[in-house]
Amino acid sequence: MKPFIGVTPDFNAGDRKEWGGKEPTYFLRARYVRAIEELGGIPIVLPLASDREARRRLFTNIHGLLLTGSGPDLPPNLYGERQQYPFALVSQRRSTFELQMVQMAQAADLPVLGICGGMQAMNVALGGSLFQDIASQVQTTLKHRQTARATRLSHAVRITQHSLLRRILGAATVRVNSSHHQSVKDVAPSLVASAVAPDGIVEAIESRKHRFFLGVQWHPEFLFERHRPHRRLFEAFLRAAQRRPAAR
Ligand SMILES: N[C@@H](CCC(=O)NCCCC(=O)O)C(=O)O
Repeated sequence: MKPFIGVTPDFNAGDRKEWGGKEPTYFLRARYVRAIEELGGIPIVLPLASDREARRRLFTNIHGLLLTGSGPDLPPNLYGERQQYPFALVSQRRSTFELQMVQMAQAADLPVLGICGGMQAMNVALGGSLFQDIASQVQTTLKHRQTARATRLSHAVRITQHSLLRRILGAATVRVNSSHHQSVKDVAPSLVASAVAPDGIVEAIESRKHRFFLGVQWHPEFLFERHRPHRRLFEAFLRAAQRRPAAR
């Protein structure tokens, strides 16, 4: 039976120029939904419920959780820092919802796939931190914000031996796209880094104690149709979600 996959949208609280401007608006790139649909899941776009009981009921009715990307950044106070650079921040509605869903998912061994900002949310939710701005804080010449379309590959990442990601992709390195200016700084205590870029920037994190708890810094939803390794990532996630017991 096809698994229900909760997909987190982005949310403009009415304080942005784009995405609905002053009108509070949910929005979500259709590629996230298409990848789940085409590879055998049923995507459920989640309302970013502020009510705890509503979150619990949403949680018990999904078989997997897909945390999507986000142009704006997670508020640095969520990982104990003062904001040092003038970048837009994710709405509190989204960050609160995602961090609580991640914590519930880890406790219940719900399969989770985080993409880009979604991976960063996983790390922060479990006590890790971020580089607030790679260009300002990390000595690197590697461009992590590619100018080419996200359907184009940008750089290689090296994948840790014996990791879930290595088992899924079946390779020691894979080429990825790249659309981020932040990255994982301190990996959360319960997670490990399972891929790094040539400059040492963390490109994937995962739990060794869960069936499928994996975040990637790149955007496989732009790549899965033409690049087999990125298709395998979604396929493995959906297989793990299929094995999730139905809601109690
Ligand atoms: N703001 C963070 C996360 C970057 C990210 O998720 N980018 C995706 C952009 C939105 C989209 O195209 O889905 C960072 O910059 O590191």
